[in-house]
Amino acid sequence: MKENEIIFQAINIKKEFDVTVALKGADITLKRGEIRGLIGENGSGKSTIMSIAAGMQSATSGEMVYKGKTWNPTSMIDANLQGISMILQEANTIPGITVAQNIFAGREKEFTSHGIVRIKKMIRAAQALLDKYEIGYIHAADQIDRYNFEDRKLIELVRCINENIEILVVDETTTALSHNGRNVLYKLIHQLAEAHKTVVLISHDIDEILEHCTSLTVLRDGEIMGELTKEDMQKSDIANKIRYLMIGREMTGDYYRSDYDSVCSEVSRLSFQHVTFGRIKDFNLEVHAGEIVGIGGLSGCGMHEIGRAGYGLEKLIEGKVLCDGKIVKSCKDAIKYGIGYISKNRDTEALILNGSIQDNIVLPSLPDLQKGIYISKKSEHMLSDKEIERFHIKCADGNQWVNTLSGGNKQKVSFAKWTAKGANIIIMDCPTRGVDVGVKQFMYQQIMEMKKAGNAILMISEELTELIGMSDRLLIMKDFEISGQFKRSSGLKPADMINYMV
Ligand SMILES: Nc1ncnc2c1ncn2[C@@H]1O[C@H](COP(=O)(O)OP(=O)(O)OP(=O)(O)O)[C@@H](O)[C@H]1O
Repeated sequence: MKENEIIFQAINIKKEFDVTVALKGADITLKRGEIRGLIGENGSGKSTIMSIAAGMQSATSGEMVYKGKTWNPTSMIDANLQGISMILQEANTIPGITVAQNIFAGREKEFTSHGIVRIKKMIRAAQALLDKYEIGYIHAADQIDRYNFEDRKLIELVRCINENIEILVVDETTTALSHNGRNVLYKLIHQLAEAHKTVVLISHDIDEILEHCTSLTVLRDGEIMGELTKEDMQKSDIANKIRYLMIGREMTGDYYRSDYDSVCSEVSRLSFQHVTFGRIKDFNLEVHAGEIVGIGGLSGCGMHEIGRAGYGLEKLIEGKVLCDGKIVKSCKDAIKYGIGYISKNRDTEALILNGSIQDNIVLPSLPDLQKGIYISKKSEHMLSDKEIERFHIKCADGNQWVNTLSGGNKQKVSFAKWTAKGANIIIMDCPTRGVDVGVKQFMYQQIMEMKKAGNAILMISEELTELIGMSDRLLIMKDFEISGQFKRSSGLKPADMINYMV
């Protein structure tokens, strides 16, 4: 086994989905021991090419070679057993069974004797793996449903790594992970590379790619636009070059907001008063008209729960959430009072996957479009088309089902449904998860427009730079309560906040 030996090649891969051409003849060559970054705009074909390599779907045409032989895996399990595994963007664990059964899904034979699966043996083996990757707080015997999205991603990671592993593909996973989870992932990919295994890291985060990858492939619109070596990646101004290769033009204008003026109205639009539920005790917060309040913290600090409570999704034991003075008891109330909510759990809470883009975008706006008992199809169509164009949602048209969109384009739909509605209070939980830099910039500008229009915004995020870049006021949560508060200032740095988080 030699460093730099070619382990995998995809040659002239084309992939068509009816009218959508996802890959237009892409080539990719992977070597042993490299950590290859894969970057490109939303919908450029990153997940598609790697999912073909990992047995999730087949190409329309083209050829693949793995370890010197033609490669045509029949399924993801087949690919996994032969050494190519992929962690998908969305949760891919099987509900209703244990963590151990998830880790060894498809490998039950290894624990079977006389036709019976030796559950205890499987649990011991799974726990040994969890401990090895320093996530032993996850118990192999527990039902998987007990664990949150971040932990389930880590369980998937453990599942992907078996003794045959040769190539691990990590698809836009870090944004779904907590700080600790990211460190587990980074440590693991470096260990794999040191053991001459290959890692493909699909990411929109240029800093992350420059820090962890040893080479980079840039995709645009189904085509490879460039390949950079480690030396190329160390050159000055490389981040701009990567952006240029990705989007085909220079990015201009502000990325985050450029002002440090955190003036807002004194009128409270969204108010949490003595809110108590689950592990949250006596939580108080006012979000004013024209204010962006950011909440950050480590996973499990309670910030996501606060977002849910603001939208009426949590049953409070004490206290209340008020919107313009009216009590929000349910999400029905929240929508009625003009609150929008972008859930972090995109596929399970934010979107109807088996629905069209148009149905998803217009859903919260239906009462506004209603004339008597009638809702005109034309008005739905117009509203949805406007948002599709504004957000550059990559699709055939508004009738395309959301489950066929790329991850970032799904995220745009979940954002666009609230801009379509004109919600004047928006709770955003990880609003830019999985979107490319160009769209991020656009979303930040939209958030600023909302602020200028006097809307109240509660932005919950695991990206401290995003919170610092956009918030008028930034709260850090730890152990389900506010541990630190910061006012907008040009000198604020992520390092100022870490002590309040851990
Ligand atoms: N099952 C499908 N049916 C129709 N179109 C599809 C399907 N799967 C993917 N596509 C389309 O193929 C294109 C490439 O999607 P892909 O998921 O590979 O993009 P990506 O580069 O990974 O994007 P992102 O950064 O948003 O995750 C997109 O236009 C997407 O809508």
